[in-house]
Amino acid sequence: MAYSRLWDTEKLPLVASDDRIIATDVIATHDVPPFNRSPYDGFAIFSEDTKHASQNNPVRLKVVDAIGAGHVASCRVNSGTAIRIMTGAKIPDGADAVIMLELVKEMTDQENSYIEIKRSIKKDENISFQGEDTQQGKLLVKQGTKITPGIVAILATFGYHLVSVYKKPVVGILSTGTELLDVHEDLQPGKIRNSNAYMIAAQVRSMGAEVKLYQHKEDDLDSLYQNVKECLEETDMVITTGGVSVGDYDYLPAIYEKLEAEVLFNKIAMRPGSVTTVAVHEGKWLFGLSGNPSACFVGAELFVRPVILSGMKMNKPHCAVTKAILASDFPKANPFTRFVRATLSEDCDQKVVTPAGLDKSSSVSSLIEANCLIVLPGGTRGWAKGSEVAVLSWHGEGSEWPWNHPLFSKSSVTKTAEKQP
Ligand SMILES: Nc1nc2c(c(=O)[nH]1)N[C@H]1C(S)=C(S)[C@@H](COP(=O)(O)OP(=O)(O)OC[C@H]3O[C@@H](n4cnc5c(N)ncnc54)[C@H](O)[C@@H]3O)O[C@H]1N2
Ligand code: MOO
Ligand SMILES: [Mg+2]
Repeated sequence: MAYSRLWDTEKLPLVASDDRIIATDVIATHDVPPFNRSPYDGFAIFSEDTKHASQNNPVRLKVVDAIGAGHVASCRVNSGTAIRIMTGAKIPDGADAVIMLELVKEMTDQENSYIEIKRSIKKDENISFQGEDTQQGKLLVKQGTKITPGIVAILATFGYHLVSVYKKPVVGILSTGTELLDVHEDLQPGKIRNSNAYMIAAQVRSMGAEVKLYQHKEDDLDSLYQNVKECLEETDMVITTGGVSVGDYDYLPAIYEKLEAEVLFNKIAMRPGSVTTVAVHEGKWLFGLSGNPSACFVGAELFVRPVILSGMKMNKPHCAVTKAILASDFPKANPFTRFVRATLSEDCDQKVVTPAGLDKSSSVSSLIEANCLIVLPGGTRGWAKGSEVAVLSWHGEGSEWPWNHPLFSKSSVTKTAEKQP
């Protein structure tokens, strides 16, 4: 996309790299394991020696060395000899099999140790072969992957004491509204506490960004303009909340104009969040999210998430999309596509989704239980319980591009699914 931007990278010590997004491909620089090794505590032998071994015909081998993991044998295993070997130790030259300690009888005379074996052992039995886990040159982890504990193990295996990861972009968050109080303040007539800023901060942190929270501001064009400019200078992208609609004190549209920002869209046919505005100013993204808490939440998941994640080359930067069965009627008509906060659960192996709380864009309580958004295509007349619907979830793996899902289009709506008038 023309406006996409990759975040900078930084090198972090391996121990501090988990949960970050790796900025380089990881290719196996050597075989794993790097040498043939013993998977058991036992004896490295020459299998041919045991060809005729049985209960009645035990084979006796002279033990000529003993090695633990980390050591290499000082001599070969020749026919008639064995080397005591512990799990993880390199198979000595000449040996082609290992027999476990429990399967041999050990004995000594004045000078030597011996083992007795009462079964035949096949060539290659009990050997972990060089490269059986992974081979040199194989692409193991692609850039843009989140570093999990398993990937940490891979990085350590290949000697990455420093790991190149994407820097967390710093997201400036500025709430606007003369009615806003800080969290610690007591309610006053006509005022409410600023919940959006903290909610957005939590959302973008979970997307892998860092947050710079700005003190909320009164609706005043000149000072807000200065605040937004400052915010842009100090951060990698800016999210404002409130002040984007058509009200007397909704100054964000005028601020974009004054900044000469390129407004990509300033209304979108969706509910909630129809006022959402996205602009770019000198290569930095500006998200004008609605002041209404649920609209603000949805705007961040739909529009901010892919920008943060694709800046780290993640190949599934959007919310994950799945199908579920609607657990209750949703009688509201949808002139525009509607994103309903909802709870997704499993019932007898079937995904079931239930709208959560008050379905108004001003609602904050509906966000308590919401773990997904039901997507109801625009131009439909409400939905009946039992309908199959598409669901977007910000948990888990994400998706590459959810918007081509068949359930997102009105044509997918069946007569039975749509609520009859
Ligand atoms: N005549 C019209 N009025 C409105 C329209 C419209 O098209 N024509 N759109 C409505 C829709 S839809 C929405 S959504 C809101 C969007 O309003 P703004 O984004 O301009 O936000 P504000 O006016 O500043 O506030 C709206 C609402 O949200 C509360 N709010 C604001 N900031 C916060 C915050 N940080 N934490 C918690 N709550 C916040 C604010 O008090 C208002 O109640 O406009 C409709 N109006
Ligand atoms: O723009 Mo809204 O649709 O109430 O959030
Ligand atoms: Mg407004």
